[in-house]
Amino acid sequence: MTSTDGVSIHPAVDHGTKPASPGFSGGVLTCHCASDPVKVRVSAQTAHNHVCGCTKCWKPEGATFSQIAVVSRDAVEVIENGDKLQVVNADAPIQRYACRVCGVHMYGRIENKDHPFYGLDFVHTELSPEDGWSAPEFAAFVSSVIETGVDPSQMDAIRARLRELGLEPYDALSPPLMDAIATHVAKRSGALAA
Ligand SMILES: N[C@@H](CCC(=O)N[C@@H](CSCO)C(=O)NCC(=O)O)C(=O)O
Ligand SMILES: [Zn+2]
Ligand SMILES: [Zn+2]
Repeated sequence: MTSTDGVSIHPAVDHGTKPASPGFSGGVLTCHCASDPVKVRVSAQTAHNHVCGCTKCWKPEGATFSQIAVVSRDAVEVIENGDKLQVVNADAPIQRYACRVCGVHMYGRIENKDHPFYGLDFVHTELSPEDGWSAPEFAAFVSSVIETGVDPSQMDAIRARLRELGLEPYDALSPPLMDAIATHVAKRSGALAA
């Protein structure tokens, strides 16, 4: 049996995930700057929260995975120190707005109207002090942690720990999200009726 002792995923899930609160309607995300932090109001509950092992999503210091969820772009508003924000990579499908001082990603936005997730922004709910956000449901892009420098010999223990936490590991997104992407593509190509 694989030992999961000492396997750290992300501080928000390492001691178990917190459940969503019924009726929860959002909060304020704050970057890590000690002075003049960037603040972003998210005025709705998030969905599809997950941990992500990809190289693109922001991870807190020492974490192997990021924790990331989506919310309608209409519910995301920069309310303080937005002049500190810069886009990490303008060519990426998700344009991640990061604080140029502390490096924390405040939100990720899709500008391509043909993208399956157009209309949704990506946010890290751990940047808010409020409890009640949607709980992480699965682990995405798990094999990608190797691209961030994790020793491949650790993968059995990492996947075992994710399962212990109730976060089923996938090497892409979860099956429902992959199905949603494929459906979107099939409708655009005409393989399925729009
Ligand atoms: N192996 C690559 C995978 C990167 C990747 O495809 N990431 C996904 C998920 S991020 C949120 O779950 C994605 O949609 N990326 C688009 C983007 O980053 O703009 C790696 O690890 O880099
Ligand atoms: Zn900052
Ligand atoms: Zn990611």
